[in-house]
Amino acid sequence: MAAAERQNGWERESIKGKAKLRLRECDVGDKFSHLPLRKASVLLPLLLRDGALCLLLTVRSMQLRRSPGEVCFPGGKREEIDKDEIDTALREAKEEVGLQPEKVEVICRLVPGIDKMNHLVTPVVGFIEDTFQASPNPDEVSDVFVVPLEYFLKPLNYVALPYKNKGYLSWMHCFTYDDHEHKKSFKIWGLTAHFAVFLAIVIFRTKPTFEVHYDLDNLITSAENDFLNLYASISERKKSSL
Ligand SMILES: CCCCCCCCCCCCCC(=O)SCCNC(=O)CCNC(=O)[C@H](O)C(C)(C)COP(=O)(O)OP(=O)(O)OC[C@H]1O[C@@H](n2cnc3c(N)ncnc32)[C@H](O)[C@@H]1OP(=O)(O)O
Ligand SMILES: [Mg+2]
Repeated sequence: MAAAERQNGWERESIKGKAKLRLRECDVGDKFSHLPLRKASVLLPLLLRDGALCLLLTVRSMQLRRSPGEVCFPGGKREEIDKDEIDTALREAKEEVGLQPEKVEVICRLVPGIDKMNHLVTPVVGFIEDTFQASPNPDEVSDVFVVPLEYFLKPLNYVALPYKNKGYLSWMHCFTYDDHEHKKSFKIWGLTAHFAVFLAIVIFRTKPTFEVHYDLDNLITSAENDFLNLYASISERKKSSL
Protein backbone atom coordinates (compact mmCIF):
# COMPACT_ATOMS: atom_id res chain seq x y z
CA MET A 1 0.00 0.00 0.00
CA ALA A 2 1.36 3.41 -0.97
CA ALA A 3 2.18 5.82 1.89
CA ALA A 4 -0.43 8.39 0.78
CA GLU A 5 -3.14 5.73 0.66
CA ARG A 6 -2.16 4.48 4.13
CA GLN A 7 -2.25 8.06 5.45
CA ASN A 8 -5.77 8.55 3.98
CA GLY A 9 -6.92 5.31 5.61
CA TRP A 10 -5.65 6.49 9.01
CA GLU A 11 -7.34 9.87 8.59
CA ARG A 12 -10.65 8.23 7.72
CA GLU A 13 -10.44 5.96 10.76
CA SER A 14 -9.54 8.84 13.06
CA ILE A 15 -12.52 10.96 11.92
CA LYS A 16 -14.84 8.01 12.48
CA GLY A 17 -13.16 7.06 15.78
CA LYS A 18 -13.61 10.56 17.25
CA ALA A 19 -17.22 10.69 16.11
CA LYS A 20 -17.96 7.32 17.71
CA LEU A 21 -16.50 8.40 21.06
CA ARG A 22 -18.63 11.53 21.13
CA LEU A 23 -21.73 9.66 20.04
CA ARG A 24 -21.31 7.02 22.74
CA GLU A 25 -21.14 9.78 25.38
CA CYS A 26 -24.64 10.85 24.27
CA ASP A 27 -26.21 7.38 24.06
CA VAL A 28 -29.57 7.37 25.85
CA GLY A 29 -30.04 3.60 25.44
CA ASP A 30 -33.57 2.60 26.46
CA LYS A 31 -34.06 5.49 28.90
CA PHE A 32 -37.21 6.78 27.16
CA SER A 33 -38.59 3.44 25.91
CA HIS A 34 -41.13 3.18 28.75
CA LEU A 35 -43.01 6.36 27.74
CA PRO A 36 -46.63 5.57 26.82
CA LEU A 37 -46.56 6.84 23.22
CA ARG A 38 -46.69 4.89 19.96
CA LYS A 39 -43.14 4.23 18.75
CA ALA A 40 -41.22 4.95 15.56
CA SER A 41 -37.49 4.98 14.79
CA VAL A 42 -35.25 6.55 12.19
CA LEU A 43 -31.73 5.56 11.17
CA LEU A 44 -29.23 8.42 10.94
CA PRO A 45 -26.76 6.78 8.50
CA LEU A 46 -23.26 8.26 8.61
CA LEU A 47 -20.61 7.71 5.96
CA LEU A 48 -17.45 9.40 4.71
CA ARG A 49 -17.40 11.10 1.29
CA ASP A 50 -14.32 13.01 0.12
CA GLY A 51 -12.94 12.87 3.67
CA ALA A 52 -16.05 14.47 5.23
CA LEU A 53 -18.71 12.90 7.42
CA CYS A 54 -22.03 12.85 5.56
CA LEU A 55 -25.62 11.90 6.33
CA LEU A 56 -27.83 9.87 4.02
CA LEU A 57 -31.40 11.14 3.64
CA THR A 58 -34.46 10.15 1.63
CA VAL A 59 -37.33 11.91 -0.12
CA ARG A 60 -40.69 10.32 0.65
CA SER A 61 -42.75 9.04 -2.26
CA MET A 62 -45.61 11.30 -3.41
CA GLN A 63 -47.94 8.29 -3.08
CA LEU A 64 -47.58 8.09 0.69
CA ARG A 65 -50.56 9.22 2.74
CA ARG A 66 -48.45 11.02 5.34
CA SER A 67 -45.79 13.65 4.58
CA PRO A 68 -45.51 12.89 0.82
CA GLY A 69 -42.47 14.49 -0.85
CA GLU A 70 -40.87 15.46 2.46
CA VAL A 71 -37.23 14.75 3.26
CA CYS A 72 -36.74 12.27 6.07
CA PHE A 73 -34.37 9.62 7.34
CA PRO A 74 -34.97 5.97 6.55
CA GLY A 75 -37.38 4.81 9.26
CA GLY A 76 -40.90 4.08 10.27
CA LYS A 77 -43.33 2.84 12.81
CA ARG A 78 -42.53 0.05 15.20
CA GLU A 79 -43.94 -3.38 14.37
CA GLU A 80 -44.59 -6.23 16.77
CA ILE A 81 -41.63 -8.26 15.49
CA ASP A 82 -39.18 -5.49 16.50
CA LYS A 83 -37.47 -6.15 19.81
CA ASP A 84 -36.37 -2.52 20.30
CA GLU A 85 -35.92 0.86 18.59
CA ILE A 86 -32.73 -0.29 16.86
CA ASP A 87 -34.53 -3.25 15.27
CA THR A 88 -37.22 -0.92 13.89
CA ALA A 89 -34.67 1.47 12.37
CA LEU A 90 -32.69 -1.36 10.73
CA ARG A 91 -35.78 -3.15 9.42
CA GLU A 92 -37.17 0.06 7.92
CA ALA A 93 -33.81 1.05 6.38
CA LYS A 94 -33.64 -2.34 4.67
CA GLU A 95 -37.22 -2.00 3.37
CA GLU A 96 -36.83 1.58 2.17
CA VAL A 97 -33.29 1.86 0.76
CA GLY A 98 -32.02 -1.74 0.62
CA LEU A 99 -29.48 -1.32 3.41
CA GLN A 100 -28.56 -4.72 4.88
CA PRO A 101 -28.69 -4.60 8.72
CA GLU A 102 -25.33 -6.41 9.03
CA LYS A 103 -23.73 -3.59 7.01
CA VAL A 104 -24.66 -1.02 9.69
CA GLU A 105 -22.40 -0.40 12.68
CA VAL A 106 -24.92 0.89 15.22
CA ILE A 107 -23.31 3.37 17.61
CA CYS A 108 -26.06 4.83 19.79
CA ARG A 109 -29.60 6.09 20.28
CA LEU A 110 -29.99 9.85 20.74
CA VAL A 111 -32.66 11.82 22.62
CA PRO A 112 -36.02 11.12 20.92
CA GLY A 113 -38.41 13.55 19.28
CA ILE A 114 -42.18 13.62 18.84
CA ASP A 115 -43.80 13.80 15.39
CA LYS A 116 -47.07 15.44 14.40
CA MET A 117 -48.97 12.20 15.05
CA ASN A 118 -47.46 12.05 18.56
CA HIS A 119 -45.17 9.10 17.89
CA LEU A 120 -42.08 8.89 20.05
CA VAL A 121 -39.40 8.89 17.35
CA THR A 122 -35.98 7.49 18.34
CA PRO A 123 -32.96 8.44 16.22
CA VAL A 124 -30.54 5.51 15.93
CA VAL A 125 -27.06 6.49 14.71
CA GLY A 126 -25.02 4.06 12.65
CA PHE A 127 -22.05 4.03 10.28
CA ILE A 128 -22.65 2.51 6.86
CA GLU A 129 -20.15 1.66 4.12
CA ASP A 130 -18.69 4.74 2.43
CA THR A 131 -19.47 3.19 -0.95
CA PHE A 132 -23.08 2.31 -0.13
CA GLN A 133 -25.40 2.54 -3.16
CA ALA A 134 -29.06 2.76 -2.19
CA SER A 135 -31.79 0.74 -3.89
CA PRO A 136 -34.84 2.87 -3.06
CA ASN A 137 -38.20 1.13 -2.77
CA PRO A 138 -40.30 3.36 -5.10
CA ASP A 139 -43.51 2.75 -3.09
CA GLU A 140 -41.99 4.64 -0.17
CA VAL A 141 -38.89 6.53 -1.38
CA SER A 142 -38.51 8.69 -4.48
CA ASP A 143 -34.90 9.85 -3.97
CA VAL A 144 -31.83 9.30 -1.79
CA PHE A 145 -29.04 11.85 -1.29
CA VAL A 146 -26.17 12.70 1.03
CA VAL A 147 -25.38 15.97 2.81
CA PRO A 148 -22.10 16.84 4.58
CA LEU A 149 -22.91 16.77 8.31
CA GLU A 150 -21.22 20.13 8.80
CA TYR A 151 -23.88 21.75 6.57
CA PHE A 152 -26.24 21.47 9.56
CA LEU A 153 -23.95 23.81 11.53
CA LYS A 154 -22.88 26.19 8.74
CA PRO A 155 -25.71 26.23 6.21
CA LEU A 156 -25.76 28.47 3.14
CA ASN A 157 -29.54 28.65 3.19
CA TYR A 158 -31.38 28.50 6.53
CA VAL A 159 -34.55 29.90 8.08
CA ALA A 160 -36.29 29.25 11.37
CA LEU A 161 -39.98 28.59 10.70
CA PRO A 162 -42.78 29.08 13.21
CA TYR A 163 -44.46 25.81 14.06
CA LYS A 164 -47.90 25.63 15.63
CA ASN A 165 -49.17 22.40 17.09
CA LYS A 166 -52.61 22.54 18.70
CA GLY A 167 -52.15 26.12 19.83
CA TYR A 168 -48.58 25.68 21.10
CA LEU A 169 -46.13 27.92 19.20
CA SER A 170 -42.54 26.83 18.63
CA TRP A 171 -39.80 27.12 15.98
CA MET A 172 -38.27 24.61 13.64
CA HIS A 173 -35.17 24.58 11.47
CA CYS A 174 -35.47 24.69 7.68
CA PHE A 175 -32.44 24.14 5.41
CA THR A 176 -32.22 24.25 1.65
CA TYR A 177 -29.36 22.11 0.38
CA ASP A 178 -28.20 22.45 -3.22
CA ASP A 179 -26.62 19.25 -4.48
CA HIS A 180 -24.53 20.73 -7.32
CA GLU A 181 -23.22 17.37 -8.49
CA HIS A 182 -26.75 16.06 -9.21
CA LYS A 183 -28.23 19.53 -9.93
CA LYS A 184 -30.96 19.10 -7.33
CA SER A 185 -32.17 21.09 -4.37
CA PHE A 186 -33.63 19.65 -1.16
CA LYS A 187 -35.61 21.22 1.66
CA ILE A 188 -34.83 19.63 5.01
CA TRP A 189 -37.03 20.77 7.89
CA GLY A 190 -39.03 19.84 10.97
CA LEU A 191 -38.17 16.73 12.91
CA THR A 192 -35.61 15.55 10.36
CA ALA A 193 -33.71 18.87 10.56
CA HIS A 194 -33.94 18.78 14.35
CA PHE A 195 -32.21 15.37 14.47
CA ALA A 196 -29.56 16.38 11.92
CA VAL A 197 -28.65 19.54 13.86
CA PHE A 198 -28.38 17.72 17.17
CA LEU A 199 -26.23 14.98 15.60
CA ALA A 200 -23.87 17.60 14.12
CA ILE A 201 -23.55 19.34 17.51
CA VAL A 202 -22.87 16.01 19.27
CA ILE A 203 -20.10 15.13 16.82
CA PHE A 204 -18.45 18.53 16.23
CA ARG A 205 -19.19 20.01 19.70
CA THR A 206 -19.61 23.50 18.23
CA LYS A 207 -22.58 25.84 18.02
CA PRO A 208 -24.23 26.39 14.65
CA THR A 209 -24.25 29.78 12.90
CA PHE A 210 -27.98 30.06 13.82
CA GLU A 211 -29.60 30.02 17.24
CA VAL A 212 -30.15 26.81 19.20
CA HIS A 213 -31.17 26.34 22.81
CA TYR A 214 -28.64 23.66 23.76
CA ASP A 215 -26.06 24.30 26.44
CA LEU A 216 -22.89 22.82 24.94
CA ASP A 217 -21.34 22.36 28.40
CA ASN A 218 -24.32 20.23 29.42
CA LEU A 219 -25.39 18.94 26.05
CA ILE A 220 -27.18 15.75 27.10
CA THR A 221 -29.01 17.32 30.03
CA SER A 222 -30.15 20.31 27.99
CA ALA A 223 -31.36 18.11 25.11
CA GLU A 224 -33.17 15.78 27.52
CA ASN A 225 -34.80 18.74 29.29
CA ASP A 226 -36.00 20.16 25.95
CA PHE A 227 -37.53 16.81 25.10
CA LEU A 228 -39.12 16.36 28.54
CA ASN A 229 -40.69 19.85 28.34
CA LEU A 230 -42.17 18.98 24.94
CA TYR A 231 -43.40 15.63 26.26
CA ALA A 232 -44.97 17.31 29.31
CA SER A 233 -46.75 19.90 27.15
CA ILE A 234 -48.15 17.15 24.92
CA SER A 235 -49.32 15.08 27.90
CA GLU A 236 -50.94 18.21 29.39
CA ARG A 237 -52.78 18.96 26.12
CA LYS A 238 -53.91 15.32 25.83
CA LYS A 239 -55.37 15.47 29.36
CA SER A 240 -57.15 18.77 28.77
CA SER A 241 -58.72 17.49 25.54
CA LEU A 242 -60.24 14.45 27.33
C1 LIG B 1 -35.73 26.27 15.52
C2 LIG B 1 -35.80 25.45 16.77
C3 LIG B 1 -36.13 23.94 16.52
C4 LIG B 1 -36.51 23.13 17.72
C5 LIG B 1 -36.88 21.75 17.46
C6 LIG B 1 -38.25 21.53 17.06
C7 LIG B 1 -38.29 20.28 16.27
C8 LIG B 1 -39.57 19.64 16.24
C9 LIG B 1 -40.39 19.96 15.06
C10 LIG B 1 -41.45 18.96 14.99
C11 LIG B 1 -42.22 19.16 13.80
C12 LIG B 1 -43.09 17.98 13.51
C13 LIG B 1 -43.63 18.12 12.16
C14 LIG B 1 -42.60 17.75 11.14
O1 LIG B 1 -41.66 17.10 11.33
S1 LIG B 1 -42.91 18.35 9.63
C15 LIG B 1 -41.60 18.03 8.71
C16 LIG B 1 -40.76 17.53 7.85
N1 LIG B 1 -40.90 16.10 7.84
C17 LIG B 1 -40.18 15.32 8.60
O2 LIG B 1 -39.32 15.75 9.32
C18 LIG B 1 -40.51 13.87 8.53
C19 LIG B 1 -40.76 13.32 9.90
N2 LIG B 1 -41.40 12.02 9.83
C20 LIG B 1 -40.73 10.87 9.81
O3 LIG B 1 -39.53 10.83 9.90
C21 LIG B 1 -41.59 9.63 9.68
O4 LIG B 1 -42.91 9.99 9.31
C22 LIG B 1 -41.64 8.77 10.96
C23 LIG B 1 -40.29 8.14 11.25
C24 LIG B 1 -42.08 9.60 12.14
C25 LIG B 1 -42.67 7.67 10.81
O5 LIG B 1 -42.32 6.86 9.77
P1 LIG B 1 -43.09 6.66 8.40
O6 LIG B 1 -44.17 7.67 8.25
O7 LIG B 1 -42.05 6.65 7.35
O8 LIG B 1 -43.77 5.26 8.65
P2 LIG B 1 -43.53 3.87 7.90
O9 LIG B 1 -42.26 3.88 7.13
O10 LIG B 1 -43.72 2.80 8.92
O11 LIG B 1 -44.76 3.80 6.90
C26 LIG B 1 -45.04 4.84 6.00
C27 LIG B 1 -46.25 4.51 5.17
O12 LIG B 1 -45.87 3.63 4.14
C28 LIG B 1 -46.77 2.57 4.06
N3 LIG B 1 -46.03 1.42 3.50
C29 LIG B 1 -45.20 0.58 4.12
N4 LIG B 1 -44.70 -0.32 3.25
C30 LIG B 1 -45.24 -0.03 2.05
C31 LIG B 1 -45.13 -0.59 0.78
N5 LIG B 1 -44.33 -1.63 0.52
N6 LIG B 1 -45.85 -0.03 -0.23
C32 LIG B 1 -46.64 1.04 -0.01
N7 LIG B 1 -46.78 1.61 1.18
C33 LIG B 1 -46.10 1.08 2.20
C34 LIG B 1 -47.25 2.35 5.47
O13 LIG B 1 -48.48 1.69 5.51
C35 LIG B 1 -47.37 3.79 5.94
O14 LIG B 1 -48.58 4.35 5.51
P3 LIG B 1 -49.51 5.17 6.54
O15 LIG B 1 -49.96 4.21 7.59
O16 LIG B 1 -48.67 6.30 7.13
O17 LIG B 1 -50.62 5.68 5.66
MG1 LIG C 1 -40.78 5.25 6.53
